[in-house]
Amino acid sequence: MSDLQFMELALTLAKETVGQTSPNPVVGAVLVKNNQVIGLGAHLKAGEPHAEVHAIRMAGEKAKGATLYVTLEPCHHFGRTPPCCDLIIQSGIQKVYVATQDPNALVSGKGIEKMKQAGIDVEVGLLEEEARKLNQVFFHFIQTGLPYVTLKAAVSLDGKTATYTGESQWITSRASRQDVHHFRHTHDAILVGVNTVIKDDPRLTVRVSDEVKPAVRVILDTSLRTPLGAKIIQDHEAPTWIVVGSEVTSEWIRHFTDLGIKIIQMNSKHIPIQDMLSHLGELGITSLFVEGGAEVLGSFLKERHFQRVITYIAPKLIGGSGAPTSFAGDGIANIDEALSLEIEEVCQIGPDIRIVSIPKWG
Ligand SMILES: Nc1c(/N=C/[C@H](O)[C@H](O)[C@H](O)COP(=O)(O)O)[nH]c(=O)[nH]c1=O
Ligand SMILES: Nc1c(N[C@@H]2O[C@H](COP(=O)(O)O)[C@@H](O)[C@H]2O)[nH]c(=O)[nH]c1=O
Ligand SMILES: [Zn+2]
Repeated sequence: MSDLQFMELALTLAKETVGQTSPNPVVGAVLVKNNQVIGLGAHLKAGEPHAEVHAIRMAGEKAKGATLYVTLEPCHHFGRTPPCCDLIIQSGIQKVYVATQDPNALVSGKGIEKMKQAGIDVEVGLLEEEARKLNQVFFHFIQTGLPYVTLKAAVSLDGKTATYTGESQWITSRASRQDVHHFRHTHDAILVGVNTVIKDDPRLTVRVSDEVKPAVRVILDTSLRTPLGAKIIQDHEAPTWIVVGSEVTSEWIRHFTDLGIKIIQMNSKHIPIQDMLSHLGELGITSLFVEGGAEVLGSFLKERHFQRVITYIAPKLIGGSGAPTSFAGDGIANIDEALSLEIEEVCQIGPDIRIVSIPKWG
């Protein structure tokens, strides 16, 4: 196998753990000697051993003189686990391929420097693009302190999210709605507006398999109009946090906190998206999946605070000038103010198509 193939194997190992390691990055490591794989590993859960540790433990003595392929710069600081670069140096590994440096300014380049000083031959950049994309959430969060935001919309061929009477279930197929759960699984929190809670009474749980870590359910609700009987209040299937404006009284808030609901109160009447995101970042939310409704999506668009858009389009025509569309709010006057995005992927899901697009900022 070539260097490229060994790094591809390391990336594959990392790819399979997306959604499990938050708030840590996903990392894969492959240890090779005489063209034989003698150890491999992935970081499985924050607080557990790092990818390199698993690979080196598997190789044992054979690690001496071996070559390591790792998708992220080995850490050199004491977090919840001892520094990987010290272990790499002690194990006698003589060459290390690092796909990409750690974006964390505190550590970036230091692990590489330490290994070089110990006489290890270090090469950085093999499959760098793929490695950075794999950790786009982690890199964004580390560099901004704000959660990586994915907006999700599900529309008919004519762009409607419901009929003019408000009926919307279902526009997209069961296969597409199941696919949404995969995206929920790879985010730390799911956000909807209070109108969606009132209209759909959603569960907002991650229904991919029973043992996944439940995503936090975040409701934007300026005046705290969430019905106390709503599933997200009563079902205790996942944490529920409600973001409210400064005018909500503390006695009204107590009705919810008494039920175990976390209330995040802004110090402004309304909820500025950026302030709300930095609150969530401080609370350890590194990625946020925004499922609507239209007013909420409209405000994320207006404030330009998102990194990716997932759009499901069902081959159905609904019609009706009064039927709602996916992004509401004031909108723009001139077409050249429209936000341009880059289509990253188009694929068919059952009868529907799914488009993943990335905004072209700046
Ligand atoms: N109406 C449609 C959607 N509608 C989404 C709703 O607004 C609400 O977020 C979900 O129904 C919540 O789901 P749950 O209770 O957690 O299973 N979303 C879709 O992808 N397709 C549609 O057709
Ligand atoms: N997951 C991972 C790394 N993650 C790095 O270490 C930090 C987490 O450290 P800790 O809290 O001790 O797990 C994380 O913020 C990131 O900078 N590094 C690595 O060498 N290999 C790994 O597999
Ligand atoms: Zn490490």
